[in-house]
Amino acid sequence: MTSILAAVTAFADGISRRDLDELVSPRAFDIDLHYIDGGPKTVQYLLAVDTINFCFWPQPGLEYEHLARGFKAVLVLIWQSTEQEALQRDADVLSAERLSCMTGEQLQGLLSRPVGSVLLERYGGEAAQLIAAGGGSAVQLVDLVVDAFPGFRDCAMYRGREIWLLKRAQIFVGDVWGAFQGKGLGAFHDIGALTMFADYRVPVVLRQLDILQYSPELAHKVDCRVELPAGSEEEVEIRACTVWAVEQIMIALRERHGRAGSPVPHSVQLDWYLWEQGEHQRENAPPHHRTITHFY
Ligand SMILES: Nc1nc2c(c(CN[C@H]3C=C[C@H](O)[C@@H]3O)cn2[C@@H]2O[C@H](COP(=O)(O)O)[C@@H](O)[C@H]2O)c(=O)[nH]1
Repeated sequence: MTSILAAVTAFADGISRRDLDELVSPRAFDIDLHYIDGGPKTVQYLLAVDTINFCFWPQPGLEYEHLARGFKAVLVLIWQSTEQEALQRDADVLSAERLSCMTGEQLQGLLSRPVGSVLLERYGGEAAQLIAAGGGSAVQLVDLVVDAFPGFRDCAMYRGREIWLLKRAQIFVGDVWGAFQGKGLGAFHDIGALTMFADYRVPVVLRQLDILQYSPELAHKVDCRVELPAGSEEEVEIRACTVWAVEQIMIALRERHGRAGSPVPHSVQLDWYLWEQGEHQRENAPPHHRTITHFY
């Protein structure tokens, strides 16, 4: 078994200049998949998507892209449709009022309070005002999202300590940054402070790279698709080690490329790169860990 440091080094050495340019390019965010109109509707869309951006695997064949594309299709029909009747029919489908009475079981149960009612109470019903309240800080915006929406409070107790992984709160901010390419509503001076998004795909990629190494017992459970309870030590260890591993890769990339003055990605961009790798190699990859949760 390769040492973890050797695996991190090998991965960082294997990232070509071309890969790096791709990693730091605005194209790293999949704009074709998402509703992107350069204005506040994009933020409303991303908040709605990232409110239910979790746990697709129990429904065979369902994936993130179906959620993103599905919401986008509805919005294009309603918000950008040329059919006047479509606009009259439901022009405010993602408005705060509608979100506040959205009865979707996942959404309603998840947050214990509808997303829309908090948006209405605190931000005039506009996700763009939530962004503005962050004052250009990604970290401050994550805190506001966590404070406003209980379902985003991705935290577990591990041996008596609170472990805040905040996957959906951070991915919402990362998605806004990516959708606006770091400008306008997506301008955050501290985007580099966000961690990777601790989901169930990236651990598979890191395990295949020998950067994540499971004990024989854990490997057996994951490979046999045994469910790991939400908040269990094994689940928290996989997620926390995934965050740590990506930070080790970032250190190695900065050592190799930072000094030469070449642009080095943020953890968010390295996350997208690793996640896309996981999407592309899903068919022949080992199983991901299986936890029923609304956090990722
Ligand atoms: N770490 C990480 N996890 C991510 C994403 C995304 C999509 N982000 C978009 C934003 C920019 C990119 O261009 C992507 O298009 C979804 N997920 C998570 O994956 C899981 C779904 O997987 P599957 O069952 O295969 O569809 C689920 O937990 C979901 O929350 C990401 O970027 N990073």
